[in-house]
Formats: sequence, C-alpha cells, structure tokens
Amino acid sequence: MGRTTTMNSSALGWDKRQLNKYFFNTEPIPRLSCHDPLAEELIAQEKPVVLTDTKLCDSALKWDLDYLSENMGSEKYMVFVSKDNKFKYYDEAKIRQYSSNFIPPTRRVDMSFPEFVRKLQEWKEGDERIYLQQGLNNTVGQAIVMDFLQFNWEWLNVLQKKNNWGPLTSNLLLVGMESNITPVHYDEQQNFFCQLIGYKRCILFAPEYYDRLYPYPVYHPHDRQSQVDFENPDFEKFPGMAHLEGVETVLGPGEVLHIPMYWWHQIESLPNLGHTVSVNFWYKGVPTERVEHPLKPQQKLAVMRNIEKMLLEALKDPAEVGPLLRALVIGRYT
Ligand SMILES: CC1(C)c2ccccc2-c2ccc(C[C@@H](CC(=O)O)C(=O)C(=O)O)cc21
Ligand SMILES: [Zn+2]
Repeated sequence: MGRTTTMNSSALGWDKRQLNKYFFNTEPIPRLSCHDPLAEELIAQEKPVVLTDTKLCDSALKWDLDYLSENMGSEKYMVFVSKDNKFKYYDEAKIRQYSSNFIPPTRRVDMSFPEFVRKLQEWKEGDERIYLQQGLNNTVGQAIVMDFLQFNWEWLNVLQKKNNWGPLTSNLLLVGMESNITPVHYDEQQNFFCQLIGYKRCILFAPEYYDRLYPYPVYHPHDRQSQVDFENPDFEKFPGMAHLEGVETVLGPGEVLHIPMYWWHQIESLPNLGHTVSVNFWYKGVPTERVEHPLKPQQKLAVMRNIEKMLLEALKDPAEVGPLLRALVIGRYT
C-alpha cells in the first residue's frame, strides 16, 4: 500500500476545524483502491473501508439540485423535518404498540423536488431543517433511471456473490442540509454508501460496542438507535460510553464507504460546505449456515434481539420485560 500522504485539509476541500469535537477518540477508516486485495479482505472480514476509485456512481456525480429538480419528475418525495439538526429514525408501526406518550422527534412531509429545493434556498437560521430521503424507484424521471443503470453494477454484483450477501433491497437517495446529523444507530443490512455532492463525516463503532452505546429496547420506536447524545453525553446514565473508541472518515464526491451490517454509524453533513447528496445500497445479510463458537458480536446482537422479542411476546406488557430480565440476571449471572 502506498505511503499515505497527510494532505493539509484545504487540499481535501474541507477543514478539520469544522468537525464537532466529541468525547471519544477515533482512528481513520482505511482508504484503499477497490483493486487493492486488502480492500476485499476488509469487506470479507466485515470491517469498514473507504473505496476511492470504484466508479460505482460516477454517472450520478452530476446530481446537483438543478439536475435533480429537472429530472426527478413531478412526484412527491419523502422529506423529514426537524426542529434541530438531528434526524433520528423512528418506526411508526411501533409507536402504537409501545405507548402513546412517544413524541416523534421529526415529522414527515411529502413534497415535490422543486418545492424541496425552494425550501433549501429560502432556509434561514432558526428555521426547521429538512432532509429528503427517497428510495430510487421507477417514479423518478427517465434521465435518473439512465444514470442509475450506468452504476458500476458489475463490481457490486461480484462483491455480493463473493460475500454471499442476500438481494439488494433498496437504494436511498439522500439530499441533506449542511450540519444535518443522523445520530448513531445500526442497520441490519450490508451498506455501500456513495457520496455524490458535498462532504459527510462518517463515525463508526464496532458491533460489540452495544454495551457502550445503549440501544433503545427492540420494541421502542427508536429500535436500533443509540440512546446516547454525543453532544451532551450523560455518563451517569450511560457509564459504558466512557470507553467508546470509534473509526471515522470524511467522505467526498465519488467515494464509497462500506458500512458492514450491525456496525454503529453516525453521519454528519459538514457545516458550511452546502447541501449533500448521497446514494446508499442496502443488501440483506443471509443467516450463516455453519455456526461457529464463540459467536461473533453481530450474532450475539441478533440473539439479544430475539430474546427481547420473545419476552415481549410472552409477557405482552413492555413494562414487565425489564423486571423479569433483572430477576434473571442480578445476583445470578452477575
Ligand atoms: C435520517 C434519514 C433521512 C431518515 C429519516 C427517517 C427514516 C429513515 C432515515 C434514513 C435512513 C438512512 C439514511 C442514510 C444514512 C445516514 C445519512 O446519510 O444521513 C444511513 O444511516 C445509512 O445509509 O444507513 C438517512 C436517513
Ligand atoms: Zn444507517
């Protein structure tokens, strides 16, 4: 691997001083050519890696606001609105089942792309922030479909087979405002995350840090999201956070980050560098046929999720799950 040059940040197009200062340390995520055997090695080991020359979405590097406004058709697209700069995912289906006193932190508004662009351009400090998130499907305009078909599918399909991933489930088009933050969470799919316009800081933590990132209960609307807020951490409530160590990178146009399934990630659109456009590729993982012991952290997380689901199924009342687990563990497995 070539000597890694430490370019000064201006040559990178962004400035280190623009990054939020957090309480935990991070190491850089390796940045490799997709032709470097180590890149495929890291993907096979389910470790994050930045691929700098995949040409995966080069046909979409021209997807700026004008091009998208012209070509995204007149459909209404899913836009999330937040009073602050955080866009924490929540599962609508779980709100009813969990409890009525859940207040969604964002609300969903459907709007046409030109309407979304107008809101971006008219935005001023203090206004609500917006984040467009839309699955790329056949409702988008012809030109977008053409660009989509020119993605480097051949490269991705080879990786999909080599790593025995399930089917591609979706491609999300994401258009966010500078400083928008998607707080730390994990997904249950393999992800190839392509940056097209602007810069996104991606902070990742290994799956085994579930005891330091305190995910919400599985039945909570914020299932898969961490309860911690990096901007005002509560070390009394979440002591394990003090031992957090992550990896991070700032992803620029044309770069692809592999976010392995179950890896925690927080993604931030850098401030003062304008809006960001990204496309992600989510692949279903497939259950491992031969289970080896000790189990991998990802497998332990899947086991814990199943235990929570089973207990809720058995007890029905979410308020009974905690007491039963405490009775099971405290004084017996501690
Ligand atoms: C925050 C937002 C818009 C949202 C709101 C409501 C429901 C779902 C989602 C959702 C899902 C994925 C992303 C992309 C990315 C984070 C990022 O790029 O900001 C990420 O986490 C991933 O690719 O795995 C972003 C969002
Ligand atoms: Zn995610």
